[in-house]
Amino acid sequence: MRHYAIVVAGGSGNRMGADVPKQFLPLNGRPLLMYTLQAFASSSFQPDIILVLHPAEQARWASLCKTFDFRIPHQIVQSGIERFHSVKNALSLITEPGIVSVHDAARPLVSTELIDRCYTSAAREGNAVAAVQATDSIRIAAGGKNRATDRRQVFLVQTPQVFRSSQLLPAYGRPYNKGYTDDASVVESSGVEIFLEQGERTNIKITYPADLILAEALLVPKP
Ligand SMILES: Nc1ccn([C@@H]2O[C@H](COP(=O)(O)OP(=O)(O)OP(=O)(O)O)[C@@H](O)[C@H]2O)c(=O)n1
Ligand SMILES: C[C@](O)(CO)[C@H](O)COP(=O)(O)O
Repeated sequence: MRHYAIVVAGGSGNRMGADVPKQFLPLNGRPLLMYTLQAFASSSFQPDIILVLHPAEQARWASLCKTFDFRIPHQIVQSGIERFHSVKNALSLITEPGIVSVHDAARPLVSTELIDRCYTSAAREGNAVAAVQATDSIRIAAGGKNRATDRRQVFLVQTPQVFRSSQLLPAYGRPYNKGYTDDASVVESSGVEIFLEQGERTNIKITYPADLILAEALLVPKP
């Protein structure tokens, strides 16, 4: 069975507010996108890596690869207007049936162990989506008010989100809607049940400047 890894890096990083999109920012001196790709390259499933980039950022990426002597093989595909369109563009490179992982470039701390667990579960269950349970108390807004709800019923969804191509490809044939914030929401809307895989609390999404500080702290090797 063929394995693929789509790494979406086509966003502009508005919430980070940096001069360059956040996926190119350094983590301990190395662009964070390189950590993300390295995690997939180390997978025992040896996936074909498809990297989604904005056309205006491809020269920057080529130059960074040269500077850092980054040689992990990958195919590059053009991003789209929303994350949904970026994933859809990458799916055009999937020509053989297999298991497809979609992962945010902005989650560089993902472990290869989690990636492999998601590939294994997706082969068995049809899909596997990394998620962790909420640790804060949860309140739901409704009708201008809010009420407490049972946090054991709430999962915070991460990536990797891994699917058999027979689930992912037809789901992405549907027209875009604003509720599609991730791949699980797209596939679910095609009538498929989602299997949650235990995620990792360290698998944070780099979104705001404070996340970079946290990620660098988490990267420090433990004695
Ligand atoms: N059109 C888009 C939008 C997002 N992404 C990618 O999807 C992941 C999750 O998106 P997010 O964290 O929201 O990144 P940005 O869109 O870059 O951030 P912001 O919303 O702050 O602008 C990121 O790796 C981002 O590069 C993408 O490939 N194509
Ligand atoms: C895909 C995702 O990371 C799962 O938590 C998340 O939905 C991306 O959200 P964003 O608003 O595009 O950062």
